[in-house]
Amino acid sequence: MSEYNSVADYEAKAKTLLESSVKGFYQSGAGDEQTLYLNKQAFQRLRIRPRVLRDVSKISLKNSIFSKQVDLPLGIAPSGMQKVAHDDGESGNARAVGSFGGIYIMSTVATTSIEELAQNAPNTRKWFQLYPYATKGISESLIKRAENAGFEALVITVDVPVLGLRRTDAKNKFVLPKTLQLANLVKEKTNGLEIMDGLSNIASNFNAGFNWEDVRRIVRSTKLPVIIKGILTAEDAFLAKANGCRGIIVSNHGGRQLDGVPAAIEALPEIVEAVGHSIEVMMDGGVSQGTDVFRALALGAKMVFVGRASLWGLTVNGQKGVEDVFRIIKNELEVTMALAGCASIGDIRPSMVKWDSGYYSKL
Ligand SMILES: Cc1cc2nc3c(=O)[nH]c(=O)nc-3n(C[C@H](O)[C@H](O)[C@H](O)COP(=O)(O)O)c2cc1C
Ligand SMILES: CCCCCCC(=O)C(=O)O
Repeated sequence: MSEYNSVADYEAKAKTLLESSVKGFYQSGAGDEQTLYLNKQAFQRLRIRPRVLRDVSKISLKNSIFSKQVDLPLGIAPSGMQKVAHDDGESGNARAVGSFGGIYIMSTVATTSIEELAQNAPNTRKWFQLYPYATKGISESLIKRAENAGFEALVITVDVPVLGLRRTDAKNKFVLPKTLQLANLVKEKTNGLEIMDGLSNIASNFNAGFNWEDVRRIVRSTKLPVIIKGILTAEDAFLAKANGCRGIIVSNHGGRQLDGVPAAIEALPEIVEAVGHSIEVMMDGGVSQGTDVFRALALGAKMVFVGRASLWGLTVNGQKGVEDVFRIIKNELEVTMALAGCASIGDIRPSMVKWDSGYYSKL
């Protein structure tokens, strides 16, 4: 029996291993951390309504995204600087999720380059996350490099026009260790400030003027499907669709940007209602167990992504730790589906969950 049988076990162990400013960088949120807290707490308020006496002798986790099959509707959200957790870094994380047939989203601010990752994790389905850069040509170059390296989609993160109010990182003066680099940017002509490595210096290269017209321009210029990450309202979901995006990741950046916004799982229903299944709606934020994945799928997400959960596994045991985290969540999802009467992902319907308020409203 392993020492770890939940993501919480990995989280607890990882926090004993990480140097304190890195631990702060991983675990903290913006402002008072209200949204960070809500991301997890809201899942508890969404009750599962199980059905019984259905044949659950065989459980299938297969789903499709952009008309291609995925073996598991769970992937890894982009997170920067993964070699800070463990030398296996982005490559180990990507290989781990790939071994389960899930999707890996690589961050712009990775410590491994696009080209290296493509070489190190050839069998994993990979999407590239773009932070739009202010200096002309950088975003275009990153997109071309991702296309050439076989990445299958472009994820534009839109909730960081400026860095959120990250008190913990400011207090700890979190910086990228000198032995590591932002590998994708080495070849690009940035303002050079990121060599000072503080988060606000890194973010000072981003384009705070980026808007829907820029999104349209990118949609027209790339052959990759474009996904917008960081949408929390029906209004913006409509705009994403109207501007040619093929997917949305409902996300509040793990509570790290605007504090006070809803939990991602709370925002998901209005977005699914707004765009239906005309584009792919996915989510991340606060997911750490199979019951969370089940709830998000029930509310209409096609894929669910974990951020911190994979970082805890990576910290404890590199690629093997992430594989174990995925094994745990996958098993939890299978058991949840069986106990709720769902043999396939398609059986997980909106009627299988209900907000706690629905149980008290008639009292
Ligand atoms: C340490 C860390 C670094 C992150 N870096 C990025 C990034 O580079 N790009 C991005 O779009 N989101 C980034 N995120 C946000 C994640 O993609 C994701 O939205 C969030 O972690 C989901 O919440 P969870 O950690 O509760 O699963 C980061 C999150 C963490 C915890
Ligand atoms: C926004 C400047 C880089 C921050 C590092 C990655 C990130 O997005 C995060 O949430 O942290």
